[in-house]
Amino acid sequence: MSALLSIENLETGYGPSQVLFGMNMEIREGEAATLLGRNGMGKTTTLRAVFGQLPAWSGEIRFLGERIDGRPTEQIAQMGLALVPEGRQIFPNLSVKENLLAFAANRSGNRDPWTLDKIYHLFPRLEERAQNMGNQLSGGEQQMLAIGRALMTNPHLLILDEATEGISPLIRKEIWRVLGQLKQAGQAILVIDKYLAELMRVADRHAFIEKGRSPWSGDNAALAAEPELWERYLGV
Ligand SMILES: Nc1ncnc2c1ncn2[C@@H]1O[C@H](COP(=O)(O)OP(=O)(O)OP(=O)(O)O)[C@@H](O)[C@H]1O
Repeated sequence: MSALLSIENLETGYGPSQVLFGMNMEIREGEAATLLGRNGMGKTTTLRAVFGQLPAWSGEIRFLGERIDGRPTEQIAQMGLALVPEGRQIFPNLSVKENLLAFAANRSGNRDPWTLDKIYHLFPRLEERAQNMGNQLSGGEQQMLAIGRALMTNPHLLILDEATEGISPLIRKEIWRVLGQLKQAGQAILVIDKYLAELMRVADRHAFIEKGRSPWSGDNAALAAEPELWERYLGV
């Protein structure tokens, strides 16, 4: 399988403060991957660089084989990279349905593209809430909407930052179910979250990030075989 997204020797930061010191990672087509690390290690910063929200100081970021570092965010999104950001950023004054329709596009040339009905089938709660405004939703409902909205772009790669942060256990379960279902259907996913057991159920491959570098990456079996890694890099 070819690399969908690859990050090589990425260095970046904020003003004078360097956060990434040669970050490497790769996600292949059809694969679900994780980026694991304690707070403040550079996960969100890595995503900001991937989405062109932060300039790469050095290194390379490739998506679908093309260099994307230095490109504007909008162009990167148009190529079929979708982010469910920390904080969700849904439109508060649009209804659930309008939020979903505002993003409809077929950026990956999907032969069987996502529709409103399919999103409602995936998350029945969103259909019940279809006419509610974004700001009337619970955090968990907003997260379902943010995922649905990202899917409406038919992305090659779906990226979730803090996928289930601050969400009730019931809806968290629902989100893991959906991510598992999407992965089964061949959707490439990169997920950041702190629930290791759920991540290991959903994802095939994992990378740790520690102080802006990636000291380890490997598959589920390798991660399961080395619980000392969990303690070293996650403190669990
Ligand atoms: N806008 C910013 N300006 C300056 N420093 C920042 C900014 N955003 C993050 N940082 C710093 O960059 C470092 C990495 O933060 P980042 O958000 O990438 O971590 P993270 O691994 O995603 O952790 P978290 O789970 O806490 O978000 C931290 O030291 C943080 O304080």
